[in-house]
Parts: sequence; structure tokens; C-alpha cells
Amino acid sequence: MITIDQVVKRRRSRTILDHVGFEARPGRVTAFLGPNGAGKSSTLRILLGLDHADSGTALFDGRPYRSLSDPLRTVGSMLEGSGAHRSRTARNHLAWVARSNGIPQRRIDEVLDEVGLTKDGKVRVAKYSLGMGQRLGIAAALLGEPEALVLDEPVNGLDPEGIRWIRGLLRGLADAGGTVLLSSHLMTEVADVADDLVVIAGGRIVTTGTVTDVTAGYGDLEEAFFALTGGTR
Ligand SMILES: Nc1ncnc2c1ncn2[C@@H]1O[C@H](COP(=O)(O)OP(=O)(O)OP(=O)(O)O)[C@@H](O)[C@H]1O
Repeated sequence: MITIDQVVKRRRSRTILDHVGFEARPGRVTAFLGPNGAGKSSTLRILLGLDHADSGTALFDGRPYRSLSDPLRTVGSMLEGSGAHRSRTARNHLAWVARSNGIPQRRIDEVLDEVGLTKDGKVRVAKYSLGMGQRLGIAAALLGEPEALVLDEPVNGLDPEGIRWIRGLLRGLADAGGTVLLSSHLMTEVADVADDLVVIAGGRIVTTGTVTDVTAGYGDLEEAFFALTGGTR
């Protein structure tokens, strides 16, 4: 269970997160939706211990990320692509992440297979397409067989087959009892896979609920998104 409560973040005189709070529950895919600059990445960075909130809490089963004894086994994450050095192969990158986290090397073959990169495991990351980089980032997130997965814009750069694949992967993890939280700036990309939506605009949560709840009364998904986030079509 991910619980974010009353998170406030200021940058200079601007409040970029204004009492942000929501939950992502086990067995469900939660989509964190908002236009560019709404505060999604800032919230996820605080959740993953990469930045501090000025006030409020962001917890995994009641504990902040930085206090987790075995973080990669509790939560897998991907922010801004794979994070792999361009001169490395996917295999080298995953081996390094596994070694530094006490994860058995057999997991490397398993996650490469899970993300469809088995035949590209020995290719240098510099030669990867954007979509392959996303797959590698997800492979690294899955290494520790975590209970929770936190992904910032995982659909970015994926082709239609990749989008279908990631939806299936996330659905499978949630159906197996995992907690899945992903951000997106496109309602249409996530509505099919998400159980719950959390919509943020201008640093404030504007609505939360099931996809049916959130979109009720609107003509289509995009209309709901633009109306809720104050944008125009
Ligand atoms: N390091 C920083 N210094 C100053 N302002 C920042 C910094 N990081 C983010 N911001 C500002 O905080 C606000 C929220 O940004 P954030 O990246 O969290 O939004 P986002 O919803 O993830 O959008 P995007 O999809 O464009 O990444 C934006 O106005 C952004 O300009």
C-alpha cells in the first residue's frame, strides 16, 4: 500500500505540491494523471526518497522509502528512462543493479524475458530505441520481485505493441496482488489498464476514484481529463 498524505513542496516562492494526498492499493493499478508540469514527477521523487517534502508523508506500508531495509524487494521504480549508462549492455546494467542489491543473477534472464529483451541483452544501451530503454528500465524495476511498482510515464516512447505489452504486464502484477502506480499525461493511454485514477493539476489533487467514477458525466475520456485539469481541447 502506498500512502501519500498532505505533501507540500515549495521551490523558491512557488508551491509546486499543495497538500497532495492519495493512496495506491494492492491488487490495483493506480494511474497518476496530469498535464505537463502538474507535479507528478515531483511527487514520485519524494515517494522514492530522491527529494524531501517540506511537510507531509509518502509511505510504503507505513514506512518511508529511505527506511526500507531491502528497497528493491519492496518497490521497483523507473523515473526518466532506464538510468543505464550508454556504454553498458542491458545485461551488464542489470547485473550491476542485482549485485549491488543482493539479488541473484538468475533474475537477469528472467526479467529480460519478461520485458521481451532476451535477444537484445548483449546490445549496448546506446543502440537502444526509446521503447527498448523503457523496457530495460522496467526490467531493472522488476529485478527484486517487488510488492510495489512505481513508474513515471512508462508508456512514453512505446509503440502500439509496446503499449499493449505494458498494459498486460501491469495488469498481471496487480492481479497477483501487487501495488502498481504509474504516471501519465494522457488519459487515453491509461484508462484501459487503470482501476483507480488520481488526477493532479497545478500541484493539487483535483479528483480521485475509479475510472468510471472520474469520467462519469463527460462525453469521453479526453473531455473528462481536460475539464478536470482546466485545459482546453
Ligand atoms: N528542480 C526544480 N526547480 C524548480 N522548479 C521545478 C523543479 N522541478 C520541477 N519544478 C517545477 O515543479 C512543477 C512540477 O513539475 P513536475 O516535473 O513534477 O511535473 P510533471 O507533472 O511531472 O510534469 P512533466 O510531465 O512535464 O514531467 C513544474 O512547474 C516545474 O517547473
